[in-house]
Amino acid sequence: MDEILQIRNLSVEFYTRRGVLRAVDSVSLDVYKNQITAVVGESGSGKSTLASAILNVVQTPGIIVEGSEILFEGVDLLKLSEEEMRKYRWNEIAMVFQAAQNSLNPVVKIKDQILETYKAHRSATDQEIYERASKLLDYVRLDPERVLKSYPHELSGGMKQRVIIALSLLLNPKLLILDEPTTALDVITQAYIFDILVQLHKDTGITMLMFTHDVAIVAKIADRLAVMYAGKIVEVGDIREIFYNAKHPYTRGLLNAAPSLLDDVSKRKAIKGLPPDMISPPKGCRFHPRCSLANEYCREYEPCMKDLGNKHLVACHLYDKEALKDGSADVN
Ligand SMILES: Nc1ncnc2c1ncn2[C@@H]1O[C@H](COP(=O)(O)OP(=O)(O)OP(=O)(O)O)[C@@H](O)[C@H]1O
Repeated sequence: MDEILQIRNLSVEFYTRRGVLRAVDSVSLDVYKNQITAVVGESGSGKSTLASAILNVVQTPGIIVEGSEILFEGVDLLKLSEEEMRKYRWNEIAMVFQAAQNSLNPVVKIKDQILETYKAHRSATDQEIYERASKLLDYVRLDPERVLKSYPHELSGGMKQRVIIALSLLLNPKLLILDEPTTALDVITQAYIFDILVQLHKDTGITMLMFTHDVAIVAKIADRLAVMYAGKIVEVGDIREIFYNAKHPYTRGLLNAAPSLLDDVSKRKAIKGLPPDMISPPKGCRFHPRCSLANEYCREYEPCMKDLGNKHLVACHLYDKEALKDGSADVN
């Protein structure tokens, strides 16, 4: 299995009036070629910030902290000039942002937006670009003839999102990053779009990195899963390993809370408490105030990632011999 993307020690900070908010804190994550990797976490856990940092487009006033690395096929994207980075955006890595349908220019026809995007990166005749765009629109189950001559307001939210997905594939990228790709769409449309993405992955093998809060969706489509809590990745592993052998109490909580994963609705249990204020996160493990298994060690020391084998990693003192000596409960 080859890594196409290796995120190393990535931190992103926002300087706010209340203080420094570290939205992404020392995150390391491998994304393997031809796989769908999903990052799940509650709102505010840092998913969008992490997604935007990969293409070095963190929103102002966010800053990627010195020492962070984003290796794409071995090249550290954070060391590239703006000009060099442009060769990677769209061409090698394309991103579908949260509620991306709103990013279409309302006063420009879809066909002109497609031409503009293509020509900003590569040269081709209008005819060649329309042919490629038509194939892609057809692929995302839209009528190319109708859509190309439409303005965005003439299309539904789901149609616009499919236009964005087609647009993201225009230059044949190797990696597609999707940040909550179906936010603000109804449940049926969401399912339809995920169906298209799965088909796309089956047909082309394109590597995808998807950020979502929806554990149930992830269960259906991802190969690998990373769980994010309060700016940190707390567990990562192959999807079956995580679903059948989750180790982190937060991961277990997320799985227990996910509605469609359980047959018996009455057994769903929300995780008690709320995520921390990211300007002053708790000392030790950030999850400890919500964790029924937390001990003194968890309250004092931050856990680091431990490799459990089979590419399954967890950051939890319950799997740490030192911490166990201090008398914590064993979760198994
Ligand atoms: N422009 C900004 N200025 C200040 N703080 C920000 C900014 N953008 C994000 N944050 C903070 O960074 C943290 C992570 O936010 P982020 O949007 O990355 O989380 P998320 O998991 O994507 O949540 P959601 O799914 O709700 O978008 C939050 O505490 C948020 O308030």
